[in-house]
Amino acid sequence: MKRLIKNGQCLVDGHLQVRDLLIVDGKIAKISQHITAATPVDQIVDAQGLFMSPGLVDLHVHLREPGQTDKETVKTGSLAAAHGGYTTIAAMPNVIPAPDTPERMRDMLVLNQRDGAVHLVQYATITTARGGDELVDMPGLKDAGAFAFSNDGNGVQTAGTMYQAMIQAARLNMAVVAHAEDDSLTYGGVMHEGSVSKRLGLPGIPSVSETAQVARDVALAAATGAHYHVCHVSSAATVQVIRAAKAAGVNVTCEVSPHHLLLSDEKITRDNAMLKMNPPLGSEQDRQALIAGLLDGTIDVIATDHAPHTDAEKAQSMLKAPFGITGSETAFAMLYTKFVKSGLFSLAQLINWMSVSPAELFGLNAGKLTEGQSADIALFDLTTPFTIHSDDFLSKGHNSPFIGEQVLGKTVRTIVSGTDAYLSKD
Ligand SMILES: NC(=O)N[C@@H](CC(=O)O)C(=O)O
Ligand SMILES: [Zn+2]
Ligand SMILES: [Zn+2]
Repeated sequence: MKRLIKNGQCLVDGHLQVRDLLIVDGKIAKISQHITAATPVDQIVDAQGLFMSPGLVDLHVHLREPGQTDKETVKTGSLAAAHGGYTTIAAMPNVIPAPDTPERMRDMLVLNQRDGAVHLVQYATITTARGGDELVDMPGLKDAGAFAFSNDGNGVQTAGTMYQAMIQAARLNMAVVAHAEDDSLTYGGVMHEGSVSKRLGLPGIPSVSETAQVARDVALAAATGAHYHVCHVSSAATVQVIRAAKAAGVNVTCEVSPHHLLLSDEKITRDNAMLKMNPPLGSEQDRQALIAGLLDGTIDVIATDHAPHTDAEKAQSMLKAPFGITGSETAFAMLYTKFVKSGLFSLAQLINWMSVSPAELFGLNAGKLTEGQSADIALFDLTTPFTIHSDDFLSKGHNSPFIGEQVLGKTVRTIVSGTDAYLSKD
């Protein structure tokens, strides 16, 4: 199978340049200014005027299968990712049952392989059923094919448990990917604790619940040498702890979500749970610190934390609805429109945070358009405005605060191993 993509706009040394790209048997066979097919190709894709990007890489998605297939499935979640331009995603293990044994991991990988529309890697848990202090069989889970270890959805509450997990992870050369949240500091809150939570009369979550656990874990990473990756960093103080740890040479990396970069708690009202997620949206000062953290290299990647819930669940108030919003299908367009068009980020920086850097940090074979590489490619239209409609979502979740936004950066086509995983209707 041969496909030739003609006249795409590629990032070359940070600038857009027109390129042709030849795909043979799922791999990039050639990329250059002008390719004339010597032997006939099966298909020519016209990418005139489109941005041709390495497929995006999302280190943090929730696919809900097995256990909560009313919210999402491997199929719908991975199609949603493809719709967002993602070609590689990492699935969190807060499914039921959780992949916390080698056998369950193997079952999970069979399901992912069968139904995944994009390349899919799978987190194992750190502890049994993501709770308590019983460590999983980390070597067994690595052998079974785990991508890394995470208890996402909850923090690891006991320092000694995290310490033992990191000792083993370091030995196995695997990352510990942490949702940092000290349960003794959250007080049953539903949003960031601050002036807005006080004005709304909603119980607040002090941001120190995140920062304190990251500070603890940075010390444990320093002591063990493990690769410690912090999920969805949300506060200025946490950014500062990670900045200092990096300066001290600790093997720490971290991610920020699109929503924490785009929104702050000032937009929250009591009756709209589309702004309810964990960690909660911080203050405007937190948001500015996250942007500064990306720009100075403290924050390494942008990951969506795509967290679908049913319409009925999210129709409830801030007090009652579950935490989490979707992100796969809106991330690129929202970030491109709000940050690249405004001149705050360059397109090359955005692609670095959404594709190049996550692939590099976790040794994924992705994030570049080079000869010999798997043909994982996203074509985006950067010039035609469109409105985000929930009808267009392929996710089962419609819990996005970005519905109704006018944006640029529509995904036109997403190619995974040379084959279309998403193709726009218009
Ligand atoms: N982010 C969220 O608010 N929710 C996530 C869990 C998580 O990422 O911690 C979920 O699984 O729904
Ligand atoms: Zn989390
Ligand atoms: Zn998550």
